[in-house]
Parts: sequence; C-alpha cells; structure tokens
Amino acid sequence: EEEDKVKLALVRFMDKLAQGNAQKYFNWGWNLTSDPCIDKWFGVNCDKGFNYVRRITLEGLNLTGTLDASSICTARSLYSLSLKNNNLQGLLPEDIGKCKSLTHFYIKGNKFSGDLPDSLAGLGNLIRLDISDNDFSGELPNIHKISGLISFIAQNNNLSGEILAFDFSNLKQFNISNNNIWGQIPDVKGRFSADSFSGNPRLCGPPLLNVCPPPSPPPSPHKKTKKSPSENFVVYSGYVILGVILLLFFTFKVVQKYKTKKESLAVQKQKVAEYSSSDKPGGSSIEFKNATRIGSDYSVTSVESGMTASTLVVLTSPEFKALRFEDLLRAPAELLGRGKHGSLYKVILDSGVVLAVKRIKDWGMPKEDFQRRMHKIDQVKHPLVLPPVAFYCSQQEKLLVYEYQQNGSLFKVLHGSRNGLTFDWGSRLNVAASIAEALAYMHEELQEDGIAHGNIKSSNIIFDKKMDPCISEYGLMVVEIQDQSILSQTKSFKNRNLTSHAYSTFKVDIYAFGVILLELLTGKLVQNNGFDLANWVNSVVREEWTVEVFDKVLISEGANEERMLNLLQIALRCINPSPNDRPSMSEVAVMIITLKEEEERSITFEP
Ligand SMILES: Nc1ncnc2c1ncn2[C@@H]1O[C@H](COP(=O)(O)OP(=O)(O)OP(=O)(O)O)[C@@H](O)[C@H]1O
Repeated sequence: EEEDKVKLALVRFMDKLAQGNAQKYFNWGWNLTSDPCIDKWFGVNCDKGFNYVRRITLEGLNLTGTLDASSICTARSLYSLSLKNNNLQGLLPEDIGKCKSLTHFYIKGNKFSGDLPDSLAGLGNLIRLDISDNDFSGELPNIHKISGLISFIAQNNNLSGEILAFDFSNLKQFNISNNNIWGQIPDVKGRFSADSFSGNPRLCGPPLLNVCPPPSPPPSPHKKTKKSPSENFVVYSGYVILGVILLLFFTFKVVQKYKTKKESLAVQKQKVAEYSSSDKPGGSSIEFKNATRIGSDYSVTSVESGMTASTLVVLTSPEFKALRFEDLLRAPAELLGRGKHGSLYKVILDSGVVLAVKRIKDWGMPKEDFQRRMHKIDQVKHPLVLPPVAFYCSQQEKLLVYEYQQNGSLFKVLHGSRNGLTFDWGSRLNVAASIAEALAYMHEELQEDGIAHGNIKSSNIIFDKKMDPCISEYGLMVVEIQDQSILSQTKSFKNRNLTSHAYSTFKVDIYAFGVILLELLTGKLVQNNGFDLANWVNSVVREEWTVEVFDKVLISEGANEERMLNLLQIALRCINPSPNDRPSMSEVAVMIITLKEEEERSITFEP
C-alpha cells in the first residue's frame, strides 16, 4: 500500500515537473503500471533490496514545470534529489521541509524565484545544498543551524539581507557570490577566499578587500524628540492598566496557592493514616512504619503519588546494609534530570553519604519480574557496571538507588563545556574498549535470562571516583521493540532458551553501543534539531567523504586516521539496519581491544 502511495506521488511529481508532457516521462518509464525500482524508471535509484527510492537524478533534461514538493516528499526514504540545469520555475515550496531524509539537494541552474522557504533550514540531515544560478530573492535560509552541512552553494541569485553567523569550520564548500547580501563576514578561518563572497556590494571584511565601516554610535540622548502631552498620556495610562492587571494576577495566584496547600495537606494526612493502618509484608526486607517524618519536597511528592506500605530491598553492598526507606524520604533531594523514563534525584543522607535515586514512570514490567531482575543483576558483578544499591517497588512507585558519582557522564565530557581540556583519541579509545568489555560480560552472563541494558547511551556512561567509565542503569528498561520487522528478522535465532524478543533486545544494545562509538568519533550530538547522527554518518560514508565525519579535535590532535577508520567500521557494523548482521558484543569488544593494543604499541615504539 505504501509502495502504491509512493508510486502515485512520484508520477504526480513528474507530471508537474514535465508540465503535462506525458509522452516524455512515459518513455522514461514513469507510469503507474510499472515499479520505479524493479522496472528502473529513468533517473530513479533504489536501495539494494529494491524496496525504497533513495535517489532521483533528473539533470539537464529541459524540464520546464514546477517542483511539487508535497508529492516528492511522500517518498520518505529519498536522500538525494538533483534537478540541476533544467528550466524549472516558480517557488521552492514550503513542503520541501517534509523531505526529512534529504541529505543532498541540488536545484542549480533553473528559473526558481521568490523567497526561500523557512522549512529549508528544518532539513536537519542536509549535507550538500546547491541553489545557485536561479532567481531566488529574500533572505538566506537559516542553514547555519544544520550542523552536518558541508557544502552550501547559492551564487548568482538575488538573495538579500544580512549575512548569517555561519560556522565556517564545519563547511567545506561555500559560495554566496553575486547576490545582495550585506554586513560583516564572520571569521572564515582561512578556509574561503574572496571568490565565495564577491559581487555583493554591501558585504565587507576579510577575505574581501573592502573594510567595514565603524559601527554607528548609539543615538545621543539630546536628540530625543519630546513627546506631545497626548502621547505621554497614552503611555502613562498603559502603565497604569498593566499595573492593575499584574496586581489582580498576583492576588489570584496567592488565593489559589492557599487553597491547593490546604487540599494537599488533607491528602497527605489521609495517606499517612492509610499507611499506618495497612499490613506490612514480611521477609528479609526492611519495613517502614513512621511515614510522618517525611519532610523534604521529594518525599512529599512521593507521598502524594500514593507511596503506601511497601519495602525497600537493600541488595548486597555491605556499606548500605543499614539503609532504610525513611532515610531516603527524610533526606534532602535535588532533581538532577528528568529523562524519558523518569527522574533522577541526588539524595544526601544524614550520614553524609550521597546517593542517586531513580524514580521510574510508566513501567510495563510486573513487580515480581522486576524484583527477580534486580537480584539477578546484583549477582552478576562487573567493576565497570554500577550496581544498584537498593530498590523499592510498589504498585505506584519504582525507585532505584545507586551510589552518586560526582565525575559526570560521557555525554557531559563530549558535549559539555570542556574548559580547555581535550578528550583525546587515546582516552576515547579507552572508554570504547572498557565499555565494550563490560557490556560484553553482562550480555554473556545475562543472556539466558534475556536481560540486556535496554537504554545504553552516553548519559548512562558515568565516570567513577577513579575516572573509570561505568555503565549505569543496566537492565532498568524493558526495550519496546516497535518495529515488528526486527522481531520477524530475528526469529531464525537458534538458541532455544532465548525468545526472539530477548534476542532482539541484545541487538538493540549493540546498535546503541555503535551510536556511542559514533559520538566518540564525531563529537556530535546523536539527535539535534532533526539531525540524526547515524543517518548523517551513513550518508557521508556513502559519498566517500569519510574523513569528514571525524571530530575536528581528533584531526588536529593528529590521531591515527587508520585506527579511527577501523573504529568507524566497527561502529557501522553495530548500527547495521539488519539486527542479524550486527556482531555480538563479545566480537565488538575483541575488535576494539585489538585496536587499543595497536594504539598503545604505536605510542611505545614512537621515537
Ligand atoms: N549514579 C549517578 N551519579 C551521578 N550522576 C548520575 C548517576 N546516574 C545518572 N546520572 C546523571 O544524571 C543525569 C540524569 O539522569 P537520568 O538517568 O534521569 O537521565 P537520562 O539518562 O538522560 O534519561 P533516561 O535514563 O530516563 O532515558 C544524567 O546526566 C546522568 O548522566
């Protein structure tokens, strides 16, 4: 059905492009009775599996119609569209923003006119954009927000407006010559010459020779024209009205706050009463009777959300034997973050011990399964996997207690402010090898129980006291495998003890680990304003611009390119769309450790 929809949309797109010249495109095979991929329509390229249209190239064919973006963007897997050197006219429609997968877009040498649509800047996966030799007017699109863009060519148009704050260190090709753009050119970092900017009379600063005029002084206060009495009256009465509105608003808020406080006090009292009257379950777990001592913000919310009789299960860490639920409730808590799966609090106990308490929402797992899972994870210990210290599990609330680690996460080290410190290639390779080894160990030990990590990402890799990277939150999340095709692809798995779902969750971890490798190699965020790191890397590699993916910091450090490419290859195998073709975590670990050893040898033997 989807294929038919795409086929219809493609024919419609061609109809507008060739302006009703049906004969022309009929000869090219573009008709509803055939298949664009199997029957190889002229200019259409599909993926190897022949399922998806990936590229459309219709260059120099004297097409004189318009671009029907809403039709062409129905082909959601389209990554490259080239309509260079035709005679296409009209606007570039706003709907082009729907072509979310587009990485390469070329419309050079046509007669497109009017303003460029704002949606162009929303194409977060774009790598190359060529709109040169048209009649576009209006301002430049905000393409400086597209973090993966390597090439922007827009010369010979009528574009105007002030030059944007381009970050030229990300761009390999850039040309806005022969337009009407004005203002001071940002620092081109020696990468572009005057040719990229010439022919814009009001553009100034290097690399152009014309010097920018000094900034005009702020208007002098003496020159202020006096307002007439009637103007003054209008302004002052505006202030009075605003004042009255603000006063009314605050009075309303105060009354409302007083009311909710009274109500929540009543709820608390009722919950505490329920709590003390209920029976507590027995067993080795610690029980809590005195809930009235609850004082901090965090504990109040816990009570409000219905935390009644249940138990805190303290796992095997000897230092925490004496930990009690009431210690947690009494302690001051600071919200560290609110993720997709819940919130994380930093809790400081009376004893001075600092804990990280994860409060989980929307949990699909039955209580008993969760308890079994936590005990299992506790038994399988690895020095680089942060063990849960304790957990609490009632119908309404799930809490997990870890030791607080003060040295931040891999996410922070990669994307936070680096304070002048560089996260060098050797350290990155070390983190990759350590995490791969720890994850491989956990996968092997927990394979029969089907417990994968479920949510591995750079914010879940945290540095401990010794600055060793540790995996946190192992096994907390039950992976939802939405894509049924993944499940069906993995049905052929031989291990009788493992369901296809459990097998798939391990493969999901391997994909996620591959994404962490990409983050280490590129220094880029995984998702950013529509940008998708895995897609971006795949397309750059496909275009054979591979070296462009690496973090500039690594290049300037002189990191070994061959080993970076090797690690990239491992990452690409991990993010293979077909789960069966991804290596196992043990294979990944062996490959990365070998690379790390090579790196260490090379350093030892360097003169
Ligand atoms: N034990 C810990 N000690 C110190 N900081 C931690 C600890 N565990 C996690 N963090 C940090 O606290 C922040 C919030 O963590 P949290 O797990 O709530 O968010 P998340 O991982 O982004 O989202 P989610 O896990 O819900 O998908 C993250 O930056 C994480 O690195």
